[in-house]
Amino acid sequence: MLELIDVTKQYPGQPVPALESIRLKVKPGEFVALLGPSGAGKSTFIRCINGLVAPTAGQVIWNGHDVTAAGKETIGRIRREMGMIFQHFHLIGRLDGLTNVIIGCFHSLSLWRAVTGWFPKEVRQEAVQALKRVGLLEVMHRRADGLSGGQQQRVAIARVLMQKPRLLLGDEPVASLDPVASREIMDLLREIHEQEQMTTILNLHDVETAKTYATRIIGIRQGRIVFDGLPQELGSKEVERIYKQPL
Ligand SMILES: Nc1ncnc2c1ncn2[C@@H]1O[C@H](COP(=O)(O)OP(=O)(O)OP(=O)(O)O)[C@@H](O)[C@H]1O
Repeated sequence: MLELIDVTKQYPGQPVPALESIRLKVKPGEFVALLGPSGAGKSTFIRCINGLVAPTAGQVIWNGHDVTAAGKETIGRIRREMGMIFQHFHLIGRLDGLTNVIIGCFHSLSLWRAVTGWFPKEVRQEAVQALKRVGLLEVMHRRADGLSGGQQQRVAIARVLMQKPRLLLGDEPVASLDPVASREIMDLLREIHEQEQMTTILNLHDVETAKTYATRIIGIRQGRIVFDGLPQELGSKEVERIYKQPL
């Protein structure tokens, strides 16, 4: 269970807060899409959850642990339970697909193994399975920077699977992809969500994609929640409230 209690983020030098008193609960197994205009605070929202951004006020509670007050050790453990995928994939371009996937369980590997590139057989096998699961075994030995955007996002998803997270966060995971690749990635994320019952929170820019895949939609505007409901409850009036109408 994830709970945000009056989370506020004020970046230094900004006239208004990026997030203002966000209060909500996300139940295990939900598939949440965050919608909102550019600058609404969606990325900040996602990053406050895993502690990449520290809220100015309020608390983020993950399965009873206060992320906002967690020490180094606890935050490390919490982050391992939260996988994250990004718009620009965040792979290491000069490394091959398999090594990028193996990096997902970096925390359980000793530093010298990671540095020397020598990985235990069982870790390699697990990474091969993760690549197989995302339908991309053939890129195992290909450099990540030679792959298409859709392939790179699949490798990033396989890397997250190695981490065995309980929560998947996505910051615009399909924003850089063409419509076909975007649909394939969303189908894959839905499949993983269904098979693993993995709580999923994605920041998306497309209303139709959100309505097709999410079980719950949260609309953010100027750092505040202006819609929180089921996909079928999001009609044109609600979309207008999120994107157009003045607050
Ligand atoms: N590191 C930062 N320092 C200062 N201001 C920031 C920082 N990151 C974000 N902001 C500001 O906070 C507000 C919310 O930004 P955020 O990136 O969370 O919005 P967003 O909804 O994800 O936007 P987009 O869809 O354009 O990525 C914006 O006004 C942005 O300029």
